[in-house]
Amino acid sequence: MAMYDEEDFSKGFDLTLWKKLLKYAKPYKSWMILLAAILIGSGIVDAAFTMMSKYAIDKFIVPGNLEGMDKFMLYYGLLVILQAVNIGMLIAIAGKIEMGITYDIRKEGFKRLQELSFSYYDKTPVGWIMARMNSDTTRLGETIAWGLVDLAWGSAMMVAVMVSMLYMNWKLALITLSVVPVLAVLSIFFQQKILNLYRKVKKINSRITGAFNEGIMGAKTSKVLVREEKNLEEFKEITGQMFKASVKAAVLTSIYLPVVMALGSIGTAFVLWFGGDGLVAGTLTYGTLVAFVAYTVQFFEPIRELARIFAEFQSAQASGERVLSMIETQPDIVDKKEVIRTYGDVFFPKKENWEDIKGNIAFKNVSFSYKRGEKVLDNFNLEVKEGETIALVGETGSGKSTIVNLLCRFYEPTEGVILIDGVDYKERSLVWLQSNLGYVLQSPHLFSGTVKDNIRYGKLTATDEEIIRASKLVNAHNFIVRLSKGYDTEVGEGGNRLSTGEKQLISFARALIANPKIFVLDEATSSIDTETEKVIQHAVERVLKGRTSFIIAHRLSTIRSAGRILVIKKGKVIEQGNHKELMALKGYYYSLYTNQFKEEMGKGILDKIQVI
Ligand SMILES: Nc1ncnc2c1ncn2[C@@H]1O[C@H](COP(=O)(O)OP(=O)(O)OP(=O)(O)O)[C@@H](O)[C@H]1O
Repeated sequence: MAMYDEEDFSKGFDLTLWKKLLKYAKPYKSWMILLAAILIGSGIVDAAFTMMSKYAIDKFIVPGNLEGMDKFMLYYGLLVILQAVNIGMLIAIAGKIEMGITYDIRKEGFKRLQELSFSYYDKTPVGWIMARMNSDTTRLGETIAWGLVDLAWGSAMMVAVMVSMLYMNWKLALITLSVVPVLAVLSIFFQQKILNLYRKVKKINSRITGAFNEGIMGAKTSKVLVREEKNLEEFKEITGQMFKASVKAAVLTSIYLPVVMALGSIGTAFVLWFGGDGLVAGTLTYGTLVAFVAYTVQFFEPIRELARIFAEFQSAQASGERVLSMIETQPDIVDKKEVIRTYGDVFFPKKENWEDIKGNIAFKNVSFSYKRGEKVLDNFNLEVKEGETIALVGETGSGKSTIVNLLCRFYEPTEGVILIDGVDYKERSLVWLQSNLGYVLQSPHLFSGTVKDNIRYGKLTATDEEIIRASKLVNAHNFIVRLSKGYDTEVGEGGNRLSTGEKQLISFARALIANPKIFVLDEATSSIDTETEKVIQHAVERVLKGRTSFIIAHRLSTIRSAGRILVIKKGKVIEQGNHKELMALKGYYYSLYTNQFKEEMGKGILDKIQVI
C-alpha cells in the first residue's frame, strides 16, 4: 500500500493562516457580531445568577424575612427566560455559521479540484483528498463557529466572575485566584504535549483513509491476488500506531483533567478557609461566602474549557493548513491571461480565440517528462491533416497515451509546441480545445444517473430525439431499449450496472452528440466478445467520420482500415504507413501483428496470413 505522508506543518499559532481562514467567516460577519453580543450577555447573566443567590441568602434566608421575595422571584424568573432565549438563539446562529462555513470551504475545494491538472492527481491519493474535503472541512466549520462561541462565552464569563469577586471582596478574590497562574502553566505544558500527539494521530489517520480507499477500490484485485492477509497486516500496523498515539494522548488527558479539578478544589478550599475566618470575624456575609464558592467553580470551568478550545484551534489550524494547501494549489495548466475574459470568478475564452477548429494538428519537436529527467517523449514530430485517422500502436509503456494526453492538453509539452490549425494551443483557451474534443476511454466513466443523462452530458441542450438518434447511429439503441427502464435506466455509480462494452457504446453516443472536431479513442484492451466487437467497430467508424481522430489500438485487427498507423517505441515513431505498407515492410509492426495474430488464432493459422 503506497502511502502519501502528510506534510509537517508549523506548530505555533499561525496568524496569517487564520486571517485566510477567517475569510470564510466574513459572509457571516453580522451573524457573528450578533452571536458575540448574545454570548457576552449570557456570560454576564450566568455571573448575575450567582450574585442573585448571594442577595437572596443575605436578604431573605439568613434574616428569615421573606418580604419582597415574590418580586425577587419574578426577576429571577425573567433572567431564566432571558438565558433560555439566549442559549436557543446562540445554538441556532452558531449552527448556521458552522454549516455555512463548511459548505463554502467544500465548494471552494471542489471547484479547485475540478481546475487542477492531471499531474496533481498523479501525486495526490484520492484518500488524502477525501480526508481534506470531509473531516478537515467539518473540523474547520465546527471550530470557527463553536470554538469562537466557547471562547467568547468563556472569556465573558471569566471577566464577569472576576469583576464580581473583586467587587464583593478583593482580598478573598486575590487569594482564590492565586491558583490561576499555576493552572495556566500546567495547561500550556499538557496541552502542547496532547496536541502534538493529536497531530500524530491526524497524520496517521490520513494514511488510514488512504489505505481504506486503496482497500475498497482494489477489493477485487486483493481477492484475486489473495492479498487480504498482507493488506490486513499492513492495516493493523498503521492502526496500531494510531492506537498507541491515541492512548498516550488519553493518558495525558487523564492526568491533566484531574490536576485542573484539584486546583479548582484548592481554590474552593481557600475560599472556605479564608472566607470561613471572615464569616466568624463578621467581615463576610453567608451570601458572599456561598457566591465565592459558586464563582470559583464558574471561574475554573471556562479555564478548563479554554485549554480544550485552544487545543481545538490548534488542531483546526492543522486542518486549515491542509485544506488551504489544496485550495491554494495552482493548476499546472492554465489559460494565458490574454485568451480569457472574466465575469466575477468565471472565465470565458475571448471571442477572437473561439474560431471553429478544423482539426489540423502538428507536434513540433515535442519532448515531455512526467518526472524531471525521465523523458517519455523526446523530440517527437507529427503532422495530422483535418479528418485523418491516426492509429497509435506500440508495446505497453511506449508513450501512446502520453501523446494523446498532450494533444488533449491534460499535460503540456516540456519542450516544443503543439499546433492546432497552425496556432500553438497555449495561445487558445483550454475550454476552446476541450469542448472540441471527444475522448472515449478504455474503461469509460459514466456518472450516476440514467442512460439518457449520461448521453446528454455530451451536449446539455440535446433533445430526447437527438439522444435516440445518436444512440442508433452507434448501435447502442438496441441494447438500451432492452434495459429494464430503457433510456431511463439508472447506470449505477461509475456505470457499474453495465458491461464494459455497453459503457463504451454509451460513451460513443455521448461523444457523437457533442460533435467534436477531434476524437480520441483508447480502445478497450479487455477481450470483448466478437459480436460486441463488431458492434463497437461499426460505432467507431460512424464516430470517426469527418473528424481528426486518434485511436490507441490494442487489438491490431481493428485498425487495419486506419488512414495512417504510427508505430511507437520508447516515445518515437519508428514506422508509419497504412496496414498494407507496414506489413510489406516486415518490420516491427509486422512482428507485433503476427505475434498478436498467433496468440489470437493459434500457431497453425499463421501460414494463412497474407499481406493484403
Ligand atoms: N502519470 C504518470 N506519471 C509518471 N509516469 C507516467 C505517468 N503516465 C505514464 N507514465 C510513464 O510514461 C511512459 C509512457 O506511458 P504511456 O501511458 O504513455 O504508455 P502507453 O504506450 O500508453 O502504454 P499502455 O499501452 O500500457 O497504455 C511509461 O514509462 C509510464 O510508466
